[in-house]
Amino acid sequence: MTDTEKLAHLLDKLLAKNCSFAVWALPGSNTPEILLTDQEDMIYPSQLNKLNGQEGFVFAPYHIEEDKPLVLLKPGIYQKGVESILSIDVDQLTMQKTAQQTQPKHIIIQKDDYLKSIETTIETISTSKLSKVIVSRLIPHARGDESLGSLYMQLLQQTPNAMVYLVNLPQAGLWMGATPEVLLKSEGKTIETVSLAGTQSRRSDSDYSWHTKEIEEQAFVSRYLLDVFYRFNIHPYTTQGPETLESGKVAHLMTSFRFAAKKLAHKLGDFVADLHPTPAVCGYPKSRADKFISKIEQHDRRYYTGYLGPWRLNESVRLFVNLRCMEITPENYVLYSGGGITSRSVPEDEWEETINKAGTLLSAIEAVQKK
Ligand SMILES: C=C(O[C@@H]1C=C(C(=O)O)C=C[C@H]1O)C(=O)O
Repeated sequence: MTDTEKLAHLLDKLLAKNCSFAVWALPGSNTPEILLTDQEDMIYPSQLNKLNGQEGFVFAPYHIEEDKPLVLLKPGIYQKGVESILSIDVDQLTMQKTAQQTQPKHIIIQKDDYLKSIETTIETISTSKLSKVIVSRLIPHARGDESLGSLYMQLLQQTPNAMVYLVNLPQAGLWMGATPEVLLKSEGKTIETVSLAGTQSRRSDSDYSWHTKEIEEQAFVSRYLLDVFYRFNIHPYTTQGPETLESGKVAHLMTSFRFAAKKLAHKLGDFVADLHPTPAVCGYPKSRADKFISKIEQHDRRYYTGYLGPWRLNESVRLFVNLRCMEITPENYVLYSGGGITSRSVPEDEWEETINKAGTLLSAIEAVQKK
């Protein structure tokens, strides 16, 4: 067995025992890390700012509610690197009882209805103070008897510049994804956040030209970040971009913002709580967009467009927005995919965009199902 096969097998064993864990690899690292936790070592804070002084792995929903809590896995067992992870003796771990969780209802919208909802969104934007809204949908794909561990390893190999993760949590469910979007990175003396939006299909020659629609929709995110910076008195800061970021089957426009970590001493949780959700996943202005989403989307976003990642683990915070992700039920992979709608959107193109974005996960699933 190769190391990749051994790791896939270990993940399958953890899932068969229903262990609570998060396994992830940071963009460009190709080094998986794992955090395994007992039920007692899981915390459900009402807000991220209640996490000051704690460390672990955060898995946060789009909106924190009783049936979708913010979860912090404390580091029961933490290992980094394939060899260290393979040294975990899974047979010694006790089997976890299945949590009393009702299966979430996944509402699937057909193409015609999706196009209509995009038309309504464009109309509302053209006649109100709303400038941008992210509308999303669910894409189901039937599960076979393929190994989820192998699927994770396939996704990891296919998407090296994303945060590739798999989590199994009693209150949140089983989720996998490969997200390119940094919400917050804090290491040493610098904090970084990113404005990422605007999408086109990935090109083999990497020669991209961007149109007004994408430039504008990414600018809404940058502008919003500056509003948040103002509230937290963050100045000076440096920016890099907009530049193109390729990930999976698509490419985006991205600007990075960096500033001194001391600006947020003891306030990191408050900052993230304020930052989320950004107009990359909600819209602009934020509260109007959020209200509109709750009316136009029939499904519950659950953990899609929430955020996840190591929180103060080894002195570092690496949070990512939960995109290009799916919830895994006994029968299905339920992929979540959306896009930013502005007055310049074309409904048919927006439909295509959701397909392209889902392509990252679907191609990994198909590769494993074909084996
Ligand atoms: C909403 C998603 O992605 C977000 C929306 C984008 C867009 O509208 O162009 C681009 C990147 C992400 O910020 C998603 O992948 O589901």
